[in-house]
Amino acid sequence: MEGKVFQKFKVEQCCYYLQNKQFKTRYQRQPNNNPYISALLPCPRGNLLYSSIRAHTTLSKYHQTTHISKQTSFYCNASLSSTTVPSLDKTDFLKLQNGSDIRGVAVPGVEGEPVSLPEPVTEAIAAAFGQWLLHKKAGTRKLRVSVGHDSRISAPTLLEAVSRGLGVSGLDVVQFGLASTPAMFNSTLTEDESFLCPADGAIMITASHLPYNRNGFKFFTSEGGLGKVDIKNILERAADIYQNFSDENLTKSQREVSVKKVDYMAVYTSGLVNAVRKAAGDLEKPLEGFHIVVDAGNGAGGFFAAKVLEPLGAITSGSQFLEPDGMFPNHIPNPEDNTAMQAITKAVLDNKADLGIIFDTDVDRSAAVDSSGREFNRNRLIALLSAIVLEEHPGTTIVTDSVTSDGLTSFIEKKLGGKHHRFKRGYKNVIDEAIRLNTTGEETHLAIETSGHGALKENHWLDDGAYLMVKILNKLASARAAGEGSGSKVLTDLVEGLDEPKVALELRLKIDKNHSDLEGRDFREYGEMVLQQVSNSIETNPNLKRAPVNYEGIRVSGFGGWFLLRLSLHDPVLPLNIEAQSEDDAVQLGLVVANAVKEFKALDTSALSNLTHS
Ligand SMILES: O=P(O)(O)OC[C@H]1O[C@H](O)[C@H](O)[C@@H](O)[C@@H]1O
Repeated sequence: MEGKVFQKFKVEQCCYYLQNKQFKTRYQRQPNNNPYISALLPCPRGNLLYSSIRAHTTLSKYHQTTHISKQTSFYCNASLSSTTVPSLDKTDFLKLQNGSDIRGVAVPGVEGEPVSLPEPVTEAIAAAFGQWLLHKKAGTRKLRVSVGHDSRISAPTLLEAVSRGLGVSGLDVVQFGLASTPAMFNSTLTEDESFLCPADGAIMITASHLPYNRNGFKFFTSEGGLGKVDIKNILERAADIYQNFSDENLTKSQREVSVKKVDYMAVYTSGLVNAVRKAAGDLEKPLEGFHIVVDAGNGAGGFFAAKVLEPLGAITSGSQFLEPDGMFPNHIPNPEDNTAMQAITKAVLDNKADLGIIFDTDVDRSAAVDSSGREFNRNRLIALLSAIVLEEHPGTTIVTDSVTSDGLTSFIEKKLGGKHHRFKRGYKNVIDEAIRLNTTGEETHLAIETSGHGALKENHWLDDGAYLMVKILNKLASARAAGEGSGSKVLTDLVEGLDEPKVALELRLKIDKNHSDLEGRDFREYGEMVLQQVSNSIETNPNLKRAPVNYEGIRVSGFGGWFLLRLSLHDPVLPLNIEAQSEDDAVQLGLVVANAVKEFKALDTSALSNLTHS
């Protein structure tokens, strides 16, 4: 395979850092009556001008060619609307942090959701990542960063802004076009100069399953995804860069910046294909005769049908929503969403398929459905992957997030002979914990969340929904080769014995950040007070038992089930998970929490009231 170099251009041709005049030309306020204008950034104290994003921008299709394609003036596309860019300070930038991601509103038009990720902010963030990378990897060679995006309508505009920002920091830019998040990380590990790999850093433009108007960034180096501390550092740098769009930047940007395009998804998908072939003893078409339907939810995962399953011999007719469409007209691409799971289940049953596979928008999460329409998501997906991994690595530890069921623990430990390490919520937390356990001598090969995020040691701890499905495909193919039957029954049999609760629910109790009951406290501090109160209240209740080992919030067993109350990773919310063997037991557990938190006036307990009064 060959990488293709597209075009070199001068940043100075169109970069707004160059001079105010030029900047203003590009970001000129235009007389318009654009309905979106009122939804733009809220504080018009501004000193700069910027263009807003077109609501319907055409995206390239997921099937890229390897031919050179000319890009004319791609840094200078005209905008439909523009307005004043406000003065933004560090606090505004830090608000864009969402755990180890950056997320904001990129498309105007949704009431109450002003744009927080306009082009100049994006450019500053990309320039800051460039600075951060240079600081980390200082050397003689010019550094290069790969950039990909999902199917969101704001992707083309943000791609341009990201490329400009990186260019200004003096880095080479390699654009992959429509890509998956795991492919971006993978590009920092691939050794193939013809595809301009390894990249020194990678940026994925995505907001995962969030609505069409959002977007954001995930950053990678060969060491993995950047963590919270680095993201904060990058946002602080971005705020400084943003304040400092000055002559100094202008001089710096006068150099030639190299932007190239390669079809990296061809490398990534051939890696997936080869992994299945290898596991099947180098059979060319190990999935021949299997009928597998894919639902990409109009995100970036459509490639999986044509570029992975079909070369392996599978029939993919009946696959749906493979075309990228950033308005997500069919359902939210999210394996945790009921409507999405119903859609893939229906496709499996309608097509009498052996298996259904569904991805989130940027393909770092996935789930499956067996031929009878039974879902492999949440605890069942973890159980299935645990069974596969424990066959390969008997006794190994499986690291999961905190909301996994007690039934899963019994299944992993009693049925499969492994060890379940129930850790915290958050895919990065789970992966980092698995890596840490290995360094302490506790062998672990799988880190997986109920959300459908999962990573394997054998795959460089890459958080990859597509690779999780590869493991399932390997099992299908090897079972048939070993005469253990065809179809997905082998998968269904692997999770037999998993004890599943009759009732499983998650209530998300909001904290009103502006409520006087906070008395000036941060919502996290307030949330901790709520948790402490619940903790105190259970001490005297003989029906309840605190989980002996627990890494976040408070997890309590009782009434034949359990509850976990914890602080959300990102939002002013206390998610409450309850699992029980009957509705009455779920209500009893709900009442324990309801009684303990009733003094906390800033906590919205209406969902809890609905449960306990039902
Ligand atoms: O704490 P919560 O609000 O439930 O959110 C937790 C979730 O946040 C993000 O979506 C992360 O990608 C997930 O890995 C994590 O599980």
